[in-house]
Amino acid sequence: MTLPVPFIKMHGLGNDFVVIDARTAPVPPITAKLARALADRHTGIGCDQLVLLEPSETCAFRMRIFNSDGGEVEACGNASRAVALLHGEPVTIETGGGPIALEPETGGARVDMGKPRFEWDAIPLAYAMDTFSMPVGWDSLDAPMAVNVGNPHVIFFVEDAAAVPLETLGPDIEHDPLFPERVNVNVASLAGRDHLVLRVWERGAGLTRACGTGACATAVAAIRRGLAKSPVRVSLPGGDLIIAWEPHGSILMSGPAAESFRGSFVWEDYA
Ligand SMILES: N[C@@H](CCC[C@H](N)C(=O)O)C(=O)O
Repeated sequence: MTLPVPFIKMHGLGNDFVVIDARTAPVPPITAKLARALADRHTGIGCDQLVLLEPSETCAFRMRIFNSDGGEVEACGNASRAVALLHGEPVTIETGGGPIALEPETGGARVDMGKPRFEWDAIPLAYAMDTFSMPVGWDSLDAPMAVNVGNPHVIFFVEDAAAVPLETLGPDIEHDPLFPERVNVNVASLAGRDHLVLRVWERGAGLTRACGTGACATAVAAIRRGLAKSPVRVSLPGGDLIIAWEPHGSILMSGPAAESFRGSFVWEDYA
């Protein structure tokens, strides 16, 4: 017996997803192995993250996120906009990082990502430390800020983000024992008081065309350090996001999202 499972391929600024909608019709179990196999760009469908929509007891529905390495994580900014577009009307949804409010717009969405957290044990870090300017460094990168925006991020401000060898430093920092749940690594340069240029090494996915939560965390870090003022345009390799944040408030992210195609896969082929 074979079990075809429908999926929707979507992306936000080139950060791409296989979305499985199990809100009304249940699907077979989604395991780390299945997520890895589907995400594989040579033998699977190919994506940075697998997104699973399920019924929720507290919100309209629940969004679960699996990185391409198979690990389940709490938040994904770009997937939030894609899911907003798919749902088609304003809605509050449950995520592992807390409830978030989605508002579809033409060609994209606006998302209230909730409030950032800065306590060392909320990032989480392995031991107590000032997260505003952490007394740590890796080669040319030092004194990052750590911010949890549903998922964990460290942000390094540098002269030229394009010049940082993120493909080698990213994995070292992601797996450093300082981060017991690993971490997303952001390198950002200032292009103006309202404009940042950002590259992200994503935990569990590597270099991506864009990271929505990375843009949120970096804008918050730049505003807290007095380097930028809200709203901030964040330019990633895949395009731009607008992030608004006032101290003690929620983070508002606006930007594009799109559906690429629909299809189905045979569950047994990947399980
Ligand atoms: N691409 C995402 C973030 C996906 C999860 C992240 N890699 C993690 O492990 O926390 C985004 O757009 O935010």
